Amino acid sequence: MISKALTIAGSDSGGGAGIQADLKTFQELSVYGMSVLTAVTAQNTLGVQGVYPVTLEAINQQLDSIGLDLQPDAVKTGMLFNSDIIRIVADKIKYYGWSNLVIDPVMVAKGGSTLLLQVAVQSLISHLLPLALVTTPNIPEAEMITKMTISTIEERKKAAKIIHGMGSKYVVLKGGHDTSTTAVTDLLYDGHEYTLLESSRIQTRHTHGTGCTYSAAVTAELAKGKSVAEAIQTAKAFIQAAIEDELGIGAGHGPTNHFAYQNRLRGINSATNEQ
Ligand SMILES: Nc1ncnc2c1ncn2[C@@H]1O[C@H](COP(=O)(O)OP(=O)(O)O)[C@@H](O)[C@H]1O
Ligand SMILES: Cc1ncc(COP(=O)(O)O)c(N)n1
Repeated sequence: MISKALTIAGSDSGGGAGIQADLKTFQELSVYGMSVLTAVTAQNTLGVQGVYPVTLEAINQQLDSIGLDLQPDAVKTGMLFNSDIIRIVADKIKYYGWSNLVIDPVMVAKGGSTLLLQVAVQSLISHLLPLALVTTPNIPEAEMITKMTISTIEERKKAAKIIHGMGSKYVVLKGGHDTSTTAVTDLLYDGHEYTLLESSRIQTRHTHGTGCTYSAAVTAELAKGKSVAEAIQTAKAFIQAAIEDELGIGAGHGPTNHFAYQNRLRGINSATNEQ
């Protein structure tokens, strides 16, 4: 039977981040994708032009529609926007027993727009992090959650440990925002050991949706029954290929290439999408 994954997140009309990035990633990793929409954004590669939260009633109903018929093998959350949304999402996750849970604590879009109200950060900490199997903050998100300043690897380790202490069984503190080195280093903490996942930094402005795509790849692999360590390794390869084989779409920060990982496995040229 096919594995099924659910994303609970916002829509990006530009198709590079949010629900769209998640579903494309699920599909590329051969997992059946489902979605619960929390907000509609009017968005393109130049920025976010509008944010329209979905009503709580509509979110609740979508969660029940999935929970009562299509039990997902793994679930991820992305943009949740406010405390009320966080609370009902957390309640339903508990109610349906969705324990294979990846929390991408989306807060601010690359262009600076707010995707989670600052007053809702505490709700995320109190209601969602205790349910998480894996949490995938970037550096600014980890700073908001821990109220620390993070510049060194030691500070990253300390922050990952604090987030683990908030209830997330695994923490991946992503290193994309540290532009001080030629490498990009993600840090994994499982409560016992720290593992550094390093790759070369790709010089590009087309990184819109990297975090969404990465956490969706982790979720897809977990849905297939892979271990957290395996899922994280595949996700890193998926995002590295997606950034490297850039599509060059839009006048601003363009999307990553969701075809790239499979194209490489199938020997398809990513520039033309042909063999
Ligand atoms: N320029 C880059 N080159 C290679 N990998 C990158 C680059 N930017 C981000 N990544 C990777 O993409 C993923 C998302 O990273 P990050 O940018 O930190 O998160 P977010 O998109 O949530 O801000 C991480 O696995 C990170 O290592
Ligand atoms: C709907 C939605 N969800 C998440 C992101 C974050 O993506 P990024 O940090 O790459 O801008 C986004 N821009 N839009």
